[in-house]
Formats: sequence, C-alpha cells, structure tokens
Amino acid sequence: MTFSDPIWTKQETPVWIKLNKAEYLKACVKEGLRLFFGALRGSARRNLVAPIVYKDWVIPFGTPVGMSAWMLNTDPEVYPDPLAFRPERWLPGNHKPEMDRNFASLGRGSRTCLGIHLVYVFMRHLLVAMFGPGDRPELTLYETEESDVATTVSGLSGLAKRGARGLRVVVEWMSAC
Ligand code: HEM
Repeated sequence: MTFSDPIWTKQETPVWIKLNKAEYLKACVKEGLRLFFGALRGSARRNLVAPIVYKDWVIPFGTPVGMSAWMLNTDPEVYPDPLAFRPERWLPGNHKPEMDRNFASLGRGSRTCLGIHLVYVFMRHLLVAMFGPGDRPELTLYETEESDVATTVSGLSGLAKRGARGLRVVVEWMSAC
C-alpha cells in the first residue's frame, strides 16, 4: 500500500490496522502535532538527589530544568522552513532520526504524555471522519486569519495573540451518494 492508495471505501469502517499503514495520514497527524507544540514549555523537573552533569556543565541538584517544545519543534536544521505545514517531511525517504529526537509535542522521557498512543489513534480516526470518503462534514474557513491561530504567546500550551478570534469554520453535512 502506498499513501496515494485509497485505504478504505465508503462502506468500510476505518480500522487501526489500515490507519496505521496510511503514511500520508500519519504524516499529517505528526506535522499537526509538531506545529501545535503541546505544552509549549514542558514543566520543569528537578533532580533532588544529585547534580546533573551534561557535557562540560554541572547543574546543581534542586535546579529546575526544562525544555522548550517551541525551540525543539522549530529547529530549522531539523525541520527546514519550520513554520510551514509540510506533512511530506515525515514520509518514508524524507523522515530523519533527528526529527523524532526533536519532536517534543507530547513531552519526553519518564513524564511523557500518558495518552500518547490514544492521541495517535484518536487523531487518525478524526481526520478520516472529517476528510475521508463517504458522508462527512464539509468545512469552510470563516473570517479566520493566520494570526487568529498562530502561536504567539506562551501559556502552558501555545496561545494566539491577545484578542485572536480562533479558528472559525462553517460546517455543512455532505452526503456522498
Ligand atoms: C493532542 C493531545 C495531547 C497532547 C498534545 C498532550 C501533550 C502532553 C505533554 C506535552 C505532556 C508532558 C507535559 C510535561 O512535560 O510536563 C503530557 C503529559 C500527560 N498527558 Fe498528554 N497530551 C495529549 C493528550 C492526552 C490524553 C488523551 C491523555 C489521557 C487519556 C493524556 C494524559 C497525560 C498525562 C496523564 C500526562 C502526565 C504524565 C506524567 O506527568 O507522568 N494526554 N501530555
């Protein structure tokens, strides 16, 4: 199966075994999460037992240490043209190990998102329901500009500028028959 093959028909309920092989769908979810950032700045952790040694640096024990999902997810050396939504970068052949190393939208390490697998299942199913063949909602952008959604402010998660109206769409139900 290639990502250009239709992976299900109108009559068929999408099942995980097929969704998991749909490379372009998986790439869209990954790229969407990359630009959503998750927790923009992960909660700081502290080692209360011993100093942390990293390369030439020694960080005294008890020092809060955190990482920036923004900086990791938009590193131009890892993701060229980092603010562009380009699912193709995650496709086999383009996908490089450092992209997984930098991807921080679901946290990293021992406190990584507990719902990580559910996130991928739900998001793939959701995209199929919204954009797959068969009966589905047709969404048309309504009075929304990029600045209404672009991450500008760091809360725990990323926020758009003050006064932004958020993403607004008109929803129409489309019957495929
Ligand atoms: C798109 C959806 C989601 C995103 C972007 C997301 C993102 C994150 C991030 C970035 C963290 C780590 C925060 C930190 O470093 O302190 C986290 C932690 C966590 N997430 Fe999610 N999450 C999502 C959905 C879910 C779902 C569906 C569940 C549960 C069903 C879940 C449960 C948790 C829990 C329990 C933690 C805390 C883990 C710990 O501290 O040990 N998340 N999530």
